Amino acid sequence: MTAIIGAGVMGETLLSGLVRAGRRPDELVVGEKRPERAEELTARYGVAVVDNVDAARRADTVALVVKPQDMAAVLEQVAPELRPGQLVVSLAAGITTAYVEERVPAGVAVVRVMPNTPALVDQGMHAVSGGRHATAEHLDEVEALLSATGKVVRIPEAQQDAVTAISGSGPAYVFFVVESMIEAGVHLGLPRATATELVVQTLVGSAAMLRETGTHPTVLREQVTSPAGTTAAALRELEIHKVRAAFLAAMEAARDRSRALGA
Ligand SMILES: NC(=O)C1=CN([C@@H]2O[C@H](COP(=O)(O)OP(=O)(O)OC[C@H]3O[C@@H](n4cnc5c(N)ncnc54)[C@H](OP(=O)(O)O)[C@@H]3O)[C@@H](O)[C@H]2O)C=CC1
Ligand SMILES: O=C(O)[C@@H]1CCC=N1
Repeated sequence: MTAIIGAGVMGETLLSGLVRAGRRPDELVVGEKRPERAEELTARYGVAVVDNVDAARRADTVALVVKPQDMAAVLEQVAPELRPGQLVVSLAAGITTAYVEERVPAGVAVVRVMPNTPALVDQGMHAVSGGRHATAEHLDEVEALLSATGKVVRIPEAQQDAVTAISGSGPAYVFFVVESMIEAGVHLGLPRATATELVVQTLVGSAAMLRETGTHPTVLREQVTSPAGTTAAALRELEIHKVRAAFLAAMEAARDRSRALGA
């Protein structure tokens, strides 16, 4: 039995992925406090929605998908139900395995995961790190849980804040670029629907090129950039506006925020 405590954006993404991957609804249980949200989840996925204590008692694996700021309260609530042999998986930004281990009974295995929302379309990027009591079998179990909804990499926990800044928050940066390009298209006189179709297909096509050719992004960019052409004119503006430096500063800020959330 797997429990998912916190069924917001990411909790529901995990839940829907498990259901799509063929996990039976009676092998899943959700901990959620709002009755109307509970009804919605039961109607949509056929899962039982119970209180957190009950969810933790019933499950072998407990996935915690609440906000980092709610993690201490939820751990305090469920810790009396946890026992060695159970596995706790935290998907929260910044929360270290040590933070969870300090708040659960000794010997409970803890695994930290940084997922991302493209898991909703089975294109997620999940990074996994084991805590002090996590064995290779625990990591295999978490990998099996997540691999249905995307790619899984195992990383040293020291890299988790950087990973959060890159792939955890990453979809938001990509959507921000997409929004900006669509707005630019509208400024240039294109109908919004046309601009949207052009930008979305350009993104999907470019992503497919990166994956399928394995060619370095610099080379792919150079292939588009004709001498003294349109792309060179655009890229010069991006450099003048320090977009590359802005990306670095943005991701440093995300990394620092992840660290602060777990402090
Ligand atoms: N969104 C994303 O792209 C990513 C999120 N994450 C991580 O996932 C976690 C959740 O984020 P996200 O889904 O975006 O946030 P949401 O706010 O959408 O989801 C959090 C959920 O937790 C619920 N919740 C809060 N307190 C409790 C409680 N005591 N018991 C049960 N449920 C509770 C909230 O319910 P209510 O609304 O009723 O308060 C809400 O449904 C965070 O830790 C975040 O760092 C990680 C990677 C990516
Ligand atoms: O913004 C956040 O804090 C969460 C973690 C990574 C993506 N969303």
